[in-house]
Amino acid sequence: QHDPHFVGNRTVMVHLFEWRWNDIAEECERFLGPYGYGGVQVSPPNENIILSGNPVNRPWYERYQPVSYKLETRSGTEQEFQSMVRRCNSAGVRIYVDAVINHMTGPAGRGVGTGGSSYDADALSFPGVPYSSSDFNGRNECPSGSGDIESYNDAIQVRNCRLLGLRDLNQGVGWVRDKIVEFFNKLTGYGVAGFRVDASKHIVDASKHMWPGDLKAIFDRLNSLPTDQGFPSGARPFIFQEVIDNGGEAISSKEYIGHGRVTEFKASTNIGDVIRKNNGQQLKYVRNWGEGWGYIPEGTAVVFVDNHDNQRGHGSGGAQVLTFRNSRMYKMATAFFLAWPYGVTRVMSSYYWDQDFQGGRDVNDWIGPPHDNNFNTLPVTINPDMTCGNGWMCEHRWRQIFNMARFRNAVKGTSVQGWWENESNQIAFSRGNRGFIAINNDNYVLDRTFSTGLPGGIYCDVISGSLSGGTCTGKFITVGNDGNAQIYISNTDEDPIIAIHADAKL
Ligand SMILES: O=C(NCCCOc1c(-c2ccc(O)c(O)c2)oc2cc(O)cc(O)c2c1=O)[C@@H]1CCCN1C(=O)/C=C/c1ccc(O)c(O)c1
Ligand SMILES: [Ca+2]
Repeated sequence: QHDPHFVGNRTVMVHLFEWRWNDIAEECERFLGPYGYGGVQVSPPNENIILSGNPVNRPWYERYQPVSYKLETRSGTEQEFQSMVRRCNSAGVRIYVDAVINHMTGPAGRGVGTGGSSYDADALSFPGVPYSSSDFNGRNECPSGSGDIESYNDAIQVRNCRLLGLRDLNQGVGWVRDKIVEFFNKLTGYGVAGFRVDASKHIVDASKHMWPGDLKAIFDRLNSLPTDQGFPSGARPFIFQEVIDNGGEAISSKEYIGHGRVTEFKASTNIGDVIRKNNGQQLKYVRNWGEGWGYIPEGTAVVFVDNHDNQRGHGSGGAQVLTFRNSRMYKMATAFFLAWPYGVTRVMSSYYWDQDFQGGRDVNDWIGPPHDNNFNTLPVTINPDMTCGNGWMCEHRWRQIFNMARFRNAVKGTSVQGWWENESNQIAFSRGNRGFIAINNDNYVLDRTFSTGLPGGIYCDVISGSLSGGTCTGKFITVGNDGNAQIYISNTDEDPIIAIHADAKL
């Protein structure tokens, strides 16, 4: 269902991509809890293949090739996972598991997974679950010649054939449903609040080609969340389904919004074009952002500026997607996403890798997380200035981003009011009487008096600084008793944004 079960007025999820369980637990207690984040999306916790190759060695996507549902991966052991969930819930931060249930591995042939389970994909043998040939889609279900997805315009192929050769589970088989339900119920038993269902576009009830019946059959069998970790009684697991739909394919994300939220990829690709001013896009056009742009209904969406796949410039997004590498534009896009009342917002937290563009594509887009010589994932170290070391980007720790998460918390439940735009790339709006933001993406100054909608007083601009120790470490914004404020944003500012809200008022 559609509720993330955030604690209190928290509103923002962080994808701690490839982090280790122990590091996530620490981050919940030392940062995410105290700074007001609502939840963490973790990498797939179930056993996956070990893809050692040359040059592609231990790529990030090996975690999207399951071997079993044992909770043993490079992120840690089952015990460490259990401890992380409990510690994060205690800190007021929910955990959402990235669930890869469309497929097992495939091209890897045979080997041993990260939890020591053997497998033989050619023989459709996964004894670690166990799954065997009757649990997979084959000639009867998949109409393509090769058995792989050959056309994304054929809905039956997209769901019943192999994605890149990955052995395609048949979620219509009782045993498969039983094992997935068992896997999900074990995780919610530990306190997990919900699931990101990977590759949902590729999952459907093989016998009925209507709304994915199998997913509903599986979700309906899930236990309610346990009341001993702060969930209300009868709380249903939060579900958000990854459906990469940029339009133009046989399958649309609307098919999936019935029993869970859905990732709205159009928002990610569109905001990149808007901030970059591609194809005549202008910031003023976001005045009707959301369903006005053809997106799925507000209450059914999960939105993000970039994700683990499209930040690599392929798969589900092109070169227009903004990432940590374009930090000024990235902060503008993130500030808008967190200020605008559309969808549940997710902040990406990445690791660094050296890009190497050849023939217009990054040949290093496979590189996995920071690691030691034995490919153990490196711990997250925290520098005195709050940034992360060891190659972790920690976008969620950037002041402009965590302060906007707090902005979103402060304005929760209010609507957009007092919209203002100039003739191109300067906008401003209020959120009820709780918040106000102005963004200047033109190449000249924004300097005018706005009716902010806020009560009179002195507010801290939460982009240039924070409210800390009873004062503003950045700009001070004075709002008169008439609600008016003089807003000046130079187009050469480090961050051409002013954002003020009720929880950052002197
Ligand atoms: O060139 C690649 N893939 C071919 C393009 C298809 O991309 C994939 C998509 C995909 C892309 C666009 C679509 O419109 C779509 O319906 C599906 O979803 C996946 C989901 C998985 O769990 C595992 C995968 O290997 C894939 C995948 O290969 C490289 C090499 C193998 C993994 N991979 C990748 O590029 C891996 C990508 C990947 C992995 C996990 C994800 O959750 C994801 O969204 C993408
Ligand atoms: Ca499938």
